[in-house]
Amino acid sequence: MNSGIRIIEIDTILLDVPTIRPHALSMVTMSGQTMMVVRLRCSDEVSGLGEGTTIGGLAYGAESPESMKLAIDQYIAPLLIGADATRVALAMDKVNAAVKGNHFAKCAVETALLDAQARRLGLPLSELLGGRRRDSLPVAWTLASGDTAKDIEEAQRMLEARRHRDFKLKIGKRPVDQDVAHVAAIRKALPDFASVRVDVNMAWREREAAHGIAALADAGCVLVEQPVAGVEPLARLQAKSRIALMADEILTGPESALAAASKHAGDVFSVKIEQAGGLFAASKVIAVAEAAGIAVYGGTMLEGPIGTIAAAHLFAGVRSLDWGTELFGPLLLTEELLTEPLGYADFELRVPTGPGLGIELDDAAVNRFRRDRAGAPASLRVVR
Ligand SMILES: O=C(O)C[C@H]1C=CC(=O)O1
Ligand SMILES: [Mn+2]
Repeated sequence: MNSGIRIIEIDTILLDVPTIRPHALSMVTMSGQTMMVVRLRCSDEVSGLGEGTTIGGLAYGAESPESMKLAIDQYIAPLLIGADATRVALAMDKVNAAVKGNHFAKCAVETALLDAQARRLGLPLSELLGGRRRDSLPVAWTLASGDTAKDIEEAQRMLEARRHRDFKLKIGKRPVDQDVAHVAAIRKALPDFASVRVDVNMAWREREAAHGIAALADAGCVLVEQPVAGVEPLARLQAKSRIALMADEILTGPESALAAASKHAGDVFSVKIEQAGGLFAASKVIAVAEAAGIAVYGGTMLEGPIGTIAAAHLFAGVRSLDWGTELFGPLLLTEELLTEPLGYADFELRVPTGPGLGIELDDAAVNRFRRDRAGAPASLRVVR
């Protein structure tokens, strides 16, 4: 049966917002974040929001905000205009049949469709994704100023404000022993109830990873994320590691999750809605992890508020989130983009309870940061 409710417009814009400090990863140092925002409008006057965001242009993955916008404007939107807005899975089948890859762009569109459909039904998105098990999520913070003393001071401020007590350190750029010393100094400076984890973003070779992981375990680090590239090396390292390893970059959807799970490439999977190809695909990654006895962690692509809250609605329903989440992306931005700020308190993020995503964009803020605004500096055309 056709609902008669059609998708009538899919608009994409790029928002460039500075970060509160440089964010140094093994492959890039960010000074701003670009969010590709999707605004979808339907014939019943219901609309939906979606977001596609990555890290450092093309430094993290194969899609940039600009390529996501182009994929949607040129290829995905024309397929969907006129389609039944209430059949989200069918709409995405149509997209998947005609467009290969482009997981981040697809995630943004699927999120907007789901936001609209949940608003239409008057339900929080979490209810459409299977129902929630929790109303708030533990949120880790990433220390990545590039300076040990500054990182310690930042962690102490987060602890005092009761905003974060789990800290992920970005390492892999410096020699292993220097990185281990950096982690050990931070671990030593923080109270026992705080946890210290690291993300290497695949920067190590297997041999140095074996040495690095053992030294990190000695230093009190409890989790090492994606120390190397590839399923087999990660599985071999996990087999001989005293502490948990977490897969991230190798998880690009349910099929890759199955390949990683069958080799036990990590005790933990970082689930990212964009990397997986959308909320439906990410829930399948979660199902694979659960079936394999692998823990689920709520990962981020440092999205702004829309992508962050979309992921929060999914993670609200996960059976067990032993390692919590890292849904702090909006806190890395200098600007508030919502009419009502997100609820970060007591080390957790509250999952909104209103219909759909349960958030509204502040149009004035959008107009201040959209790349195509009159008078925007030409330097913004260069990917940061
Ligand atoms: O996990 C990543 O690789 C990306 C990201 C998540 C937190 C952060 O600081 O960077
Ligand atoms: Mn990672």
